[in-house]
Amino acid sequence: MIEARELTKEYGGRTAVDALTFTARPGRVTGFLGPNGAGKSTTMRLVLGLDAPTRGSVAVAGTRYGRLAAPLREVGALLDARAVHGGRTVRRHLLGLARSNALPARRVDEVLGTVGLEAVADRRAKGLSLGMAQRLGIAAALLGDPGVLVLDEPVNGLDTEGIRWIRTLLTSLAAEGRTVFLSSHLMSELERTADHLVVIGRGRLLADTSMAEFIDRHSPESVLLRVPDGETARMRAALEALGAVVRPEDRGGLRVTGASAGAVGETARTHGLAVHELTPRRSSLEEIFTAMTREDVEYRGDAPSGPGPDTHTDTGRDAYTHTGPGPDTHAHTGPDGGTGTDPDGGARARTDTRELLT
Ligand SMILES: Nc1ncnc2c1ncn2[C@@H]1O[C@H](COP(=O)(O)OP(=O)(O)OP(=O)(O)O)[C@@H](O)[C@H]1O
Repeated sequence: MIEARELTKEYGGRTAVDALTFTARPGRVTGFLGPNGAGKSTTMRLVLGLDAPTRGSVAVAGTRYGRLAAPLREVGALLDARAVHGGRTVRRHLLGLARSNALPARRVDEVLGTVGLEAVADRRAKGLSLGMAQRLGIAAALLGDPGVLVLDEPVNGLDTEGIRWIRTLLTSLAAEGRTVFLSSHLMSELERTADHLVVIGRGRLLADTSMAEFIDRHSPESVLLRVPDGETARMRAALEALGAVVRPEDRGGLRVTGASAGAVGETARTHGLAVHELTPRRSSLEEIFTAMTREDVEYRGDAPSGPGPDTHTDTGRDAYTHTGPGPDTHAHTGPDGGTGTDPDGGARARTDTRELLT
């Protein structure tokens, strides 16, 4: 369980996390969503005791992270897959972690099997692809067989097979009763994987709800309707007479809101009109999230962004600039929990990560 209560973090005069209260419970995958700069990484660092809150608190596995007697056995984390000593082999990296946390060496082989890295166990970390590095980060997070997992963008860099693999892994880890807390910019993937959502914008809580409820509550029911070309105008008029809103879809057909699929079908029958397609449709997580956080996007590109399934909130990724106060002191944290400060500025590292997002 992760329990944040009025969790607040200020950097200089700037509030990165603003009185956040939420709970990530065992037995489910909780997706952590927010536009760039919303405060997700900061929140995760606070959860992992890598930063101290200005106000409020966050408990993980029942206490403050710093008070955990054997942290790796309680909480596994992946914040930055590349924060691994490049000269070490995959196996030696994991063995080092196991030793320093008094974990049996056999766990190394077990987690290598879980993440499918046995074949590259003797390869140096710097030679790993991003997808492999993500798997190594997940292996490290799983090493202590923890009840809580905190994963920042674990899907980043994985191919289709890898994405499917991680979906199955996270779902089964939650089914075993673990708390899985993850951020991802891949909305469609998060929609399939997460049972619960915590959404933030500019550090503030926007939603803490089940995925199903979130989509139900924010998605007006609509219907995609296709009728023969010559009957479009009559159909439209009949539906508008019922009070429905009808607009043409970009890819052909009509989008009807304010009338159920049943009512649309009945209307067609009453007027003797043919129907070629009648599909009830809910908004996707991405569409809802885009609309909800439009005001909260800290970094935005110049490209116009309209609603629709192809729109991605993360419009700022190509134009990402660090505007935080003073020199950048972003902590880069590896799966071993070690932190370092990027002397070059976190902005560059973060831009690189953004470029890898799809
Ligand atoms: N160490 C720091 N010093 C100063 N400002 C910081 C620091 N860490 C984060 N910030 C600022 O806090 C805000 C939240 O940043 P954070 O990295 O937590 O957002 P995020 O939601 O993880 O964003 P992204 O999706 O781009 O990774 C931003 O305005 C950021 O510039």
